[in-house]
Amino acid sequence: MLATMATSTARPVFPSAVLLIYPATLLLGSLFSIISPTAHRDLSGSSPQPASPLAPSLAADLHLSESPVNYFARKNNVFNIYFVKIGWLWTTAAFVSLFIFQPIYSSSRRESSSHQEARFRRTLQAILRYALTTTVWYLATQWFFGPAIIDRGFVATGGKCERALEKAGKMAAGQDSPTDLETLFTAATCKTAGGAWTGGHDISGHVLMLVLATGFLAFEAVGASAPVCFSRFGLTGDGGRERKASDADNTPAIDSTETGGFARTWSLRLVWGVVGLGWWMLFMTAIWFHTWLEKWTGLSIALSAVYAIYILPRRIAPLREVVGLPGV
Ligand SMILES: CCCCCCCC/C=C\CCCCCCCC(=O)SCCNC(=O)CCNC(=O)[C@H](O)C(C)(C)COP(=O)(O)O
Ligand SMILES: Nc1ncnc2c1ncn2[C@@H]1O[C@H](COP(=O)(O)O)[C@@H](OP(=O)(O)O)[C@H]1O
Repeated sequence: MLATMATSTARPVFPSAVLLIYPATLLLGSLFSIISPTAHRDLSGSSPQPASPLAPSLAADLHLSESPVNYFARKNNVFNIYFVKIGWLWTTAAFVSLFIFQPIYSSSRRESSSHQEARFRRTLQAILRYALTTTVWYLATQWFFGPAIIDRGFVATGGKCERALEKAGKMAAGQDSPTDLETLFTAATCKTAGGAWTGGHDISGHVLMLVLATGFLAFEAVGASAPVCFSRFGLTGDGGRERKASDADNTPAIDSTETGGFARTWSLRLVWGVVGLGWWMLFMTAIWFHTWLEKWTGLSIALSAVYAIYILPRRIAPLREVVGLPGV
């Protein structure tokens, strides 16, 4: 649904229908993996792979031979290692750059105390949205009172670390301690120990993190740069009229100095660069890795979080009071 309607306190500028881009990307990727001759060539590679993309996968990757033809089908591709694997660091850096360089958060203009108050509130709410998004990422992929939600889900659905069984055998024979065994109950520790994380429903951490990070950054960037867009394009319609009517009071002056403009532009480029590359890597995951279901569960968790943090507050005033709306 298009959510461009505005209320006096909420002025959404990003239609919620834009979120459909994510399921569309997964669909397109899955379709590509079915019809692409390259994907099929990989599929017919020497190593045995799960036959159906609907079946639980071994180590979560589909279509892959020992050395995949497509560069992006390799786990050690440079974008996976230096971008996705430290994706929250990039997300945090991009968000911080918005914070430092977008005038909506950091105006050098002298302001009345009510404007200062509004800016302070806007800043706190942006930090809160970051904290909420980070918490979802952290609990789902890093830690949830022990192993992360993804890992717990995997074990709960029958997954295990192959090496863990070996260890259990050794433990029973008194050759290993229980602490060693516990360390094999997360995907990361299992793989590090040379084990195979296999058998259960392995929600795609890549899909989850990439959707969450790109959704978060896109909403924040559109919000932070909205005053610039509105003044530059002279937007008309309800949202535009309302924005213009209150611009004089609420919109921070755009820093017209060359340095301010340069930094502002580059912070937005950084954010949209991270969003663009994030979308591309999501597309690659959709083509080369995981089963359908594992990708869709990752997507559902991330989209639910983005929806709750960015779309629901448009309709629910008490929620909007707390988390705010980007750019308002
Ligand atoms: C009710 C209790 C609430 C407790 C809530 C705790 C909330 C904690 C909140 C914040 C924790 C601190 C987080 C600070 C983040 C800022 C600094 C960083 O950016 S962290 C360092 C960078 N690390 C990453 O970016 C890792 C990203 N990678 C992944 O998440 C995974 O590799 C993957 C999910 C992308 C894939 O996983 P894989 O196992 O398949 O490779
Ligand atoms: N776009 C991508 N590019 C490269 N590797 C990817 C990828 N998407 C997923 N993978 C790899 O597929 C495995 C499962 O990912 P996830 O569960 O996070 O979606 C991970 O392997 P490793 O854990 O062996 O690195 C991950 O690195």
